[in-house]
Amino acid sequence: MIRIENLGVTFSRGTPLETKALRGIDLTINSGEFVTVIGSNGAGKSTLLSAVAGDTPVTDGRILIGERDVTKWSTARRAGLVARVFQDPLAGSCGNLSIEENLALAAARGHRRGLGPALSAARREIFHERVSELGLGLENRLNDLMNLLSGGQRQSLALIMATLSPSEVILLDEHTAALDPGMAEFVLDLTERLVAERKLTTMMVTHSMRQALDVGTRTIMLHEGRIVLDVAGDMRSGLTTDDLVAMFRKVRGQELEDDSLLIE
Ligand SMILES: Nc1ncnc2c1ncn2[C@@H]1O[C@H](COP(=O)(O)OP(=O)(O)OP(=O)(O)O)[C@@H](O)[C@H]1O
Repeated sequence: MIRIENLGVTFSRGTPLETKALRGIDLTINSGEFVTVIGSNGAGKSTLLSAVAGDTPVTDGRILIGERDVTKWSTARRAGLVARVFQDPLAGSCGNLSIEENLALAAARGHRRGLGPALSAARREIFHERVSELGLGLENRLNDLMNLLSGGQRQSLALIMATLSPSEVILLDEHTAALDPGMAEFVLDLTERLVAERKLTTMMVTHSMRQALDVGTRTIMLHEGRIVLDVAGDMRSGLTTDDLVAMFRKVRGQELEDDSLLIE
């Protein structure tokens, strides 16, 4: 469970560049719930995920994961609870390390442990098994350098890496945006399967209205640092992408210049 209470994040406070990226966010996400997060550019989506991950210090309010108040915990301390996958396939792994070494680092997330013990024979077997689940043949390439792989292969591995160590929360920041449509669909299916199997509490930022409604169990829309829509259940299943675009227009108080961004 994630409980966010009165969360505020202000960048460059007290300067002419002051930006209130999040303003009084109250949000409870139950265990196993899968929330898609939408909103126009600069709405605060990435800041919200960064605040939960511990990468962005909060100005006001608190964040609880399970019953633990993690507001003042460092990113490293939260690593045993929170996994994150970024938009850039290069961001979540080391290109000049092998697939296996990257998996070993991921397995050690949240533990004080080096690469040595992480690469035991038993672990190698687990890595082989988990990578085989992808059906991409990468289990036969565990010694290949990560930077030899395509974006889609890297994002698929990033999801395996994010779920190697037990965690409660997974944060997905437009993790399919840089992929071609076929690979994006593959990675989304994999995401849903892993989230369901591991009962992860999930937040997924997307610019695709289609994805926002098709994937997950609940959708929130941010605008200027506030939650302006929060739908689940029948209300959500009754929504169309056109409804969401209409809501965007309403909160922005203007016509969107380019709807294609939202309904890809
Ligand atoms: N490190 C930072 N320093 C200063 N301002 C920042 C920083 N990070 C984000 N901001 C500002 O905070 C606001 C929210 O940014 P954020 O990246 O969370 O939006 P977003 O909804 O993820 O947007 P996008 O869809 O464009 O990625 C924006 O005005 C942005 O310029």
